[in-house]
Amino acid sequence: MARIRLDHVTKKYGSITALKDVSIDVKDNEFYVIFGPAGAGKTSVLNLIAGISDPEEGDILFDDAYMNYVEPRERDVAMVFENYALYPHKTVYENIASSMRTKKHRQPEEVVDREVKRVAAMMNISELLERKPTQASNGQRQRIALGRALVRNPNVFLMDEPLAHLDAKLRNSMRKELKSMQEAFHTTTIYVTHDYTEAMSLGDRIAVIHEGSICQVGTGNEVYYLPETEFVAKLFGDCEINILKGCVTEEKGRTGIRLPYGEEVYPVPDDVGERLQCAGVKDVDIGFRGWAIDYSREPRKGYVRGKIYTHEPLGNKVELTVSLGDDMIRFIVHVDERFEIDEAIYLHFNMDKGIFFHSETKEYLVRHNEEVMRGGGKNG
Ligand SMILES: Nc1ncnc2c1ncn2[C@@H]1O[C@H](COP(=O)(O)OP(=O)(O)OP(=O)(O)O)[C@@H](O)[C@H]1O
Repeated sequence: MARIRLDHVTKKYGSITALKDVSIDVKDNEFYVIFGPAGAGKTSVLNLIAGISDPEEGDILFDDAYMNYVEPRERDVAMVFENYALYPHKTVYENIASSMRTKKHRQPEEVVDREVKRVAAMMNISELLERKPTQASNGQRQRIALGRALVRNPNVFLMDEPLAHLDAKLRNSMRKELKSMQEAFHTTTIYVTHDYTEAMSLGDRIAVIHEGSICQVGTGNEVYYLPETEFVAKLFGDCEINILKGCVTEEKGRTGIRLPYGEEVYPVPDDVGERLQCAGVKDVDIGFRGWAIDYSREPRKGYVRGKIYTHEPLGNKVELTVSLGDDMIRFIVHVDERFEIDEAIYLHFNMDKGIFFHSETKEYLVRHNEEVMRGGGKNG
């Protein structure tokens, strides 16, 4: 158990700067997800914490102890990778027991036996203990690897995309197991993924990383409903958030938005209007998630006419792409809805559900009911 901190850390590989002035503060017992696209620097963070590599600048702290240049074996971290690195010639029992038979972590054999059996029962692999890892399925092998890490009771678990190899169904059930396992074991866990659903469902908090810098740290609700930048907004969601160009208008003391598809002025809620006026911006980018767009097959007041560009069936739902002016708008409709390419469709953008960004800096400005969102509620 430990609080884990990176304080203004820079990591370079030759001329490549993999991490730039990165600070993170992971609370004791927290399930902390590091999320970002390929090459963002996620694994580099884990390697620094594990002691596999050292930073050029900045400090690594476990509780209040400085860990820079402390040998990996002295840090007492347990790593679980995407490839499970089990010993193929040893039984599952011996694999799990191996982490309690090392020089540093050696336990009496009766403790080893008790712990292996306890963890195996918890991970639902008791019946596999006498088998070799090759006689187990992918999902079972993953649980064996986790079990081996668990018996150690380390300072921190470091998990690098541990579910990436599993099929979708198993990934789902392993996600649930991982979360309940962490709750049961009370161990700080730092978990790397590039899968946003995994990040949202597992993380107490999520650190979004891009090109070696942390863009935002927050709960799943915060990064989804209150993204600090358009970049973060685009990383989360079933289909990528739609970003529309809007022009702020002011008429008879009411703030509104004009979209580039006609003369209609869409009123904005008072809290949004006040913030836009305070910021003194004329042009905004407005993010609409797919579920925040209403549509009609008939013309309606306040709806703008678009044309179906593509419809992509995704099992129990369909992703529609609608061409509207110069934009392509994506959203999800029910699988029973049938559309023809080029068919007319009418869209409505409810400003209560838009996320407003500065058109130049692409930074977050405001959204309706911000405080409710911050508190974890979903209200549009
Ligand atoms: N040993 C190395 N030598 C040179 N460059 C490296 C080395 N390891 C990583 N890098 C570079 O550092 C950057 C960050 O890499 P890192 O593996 O931390 O990213 P990541 O977010 O884990 O990526 P992925 O999701 O693809 O595994 C990348 O540009 C990568 O090419």
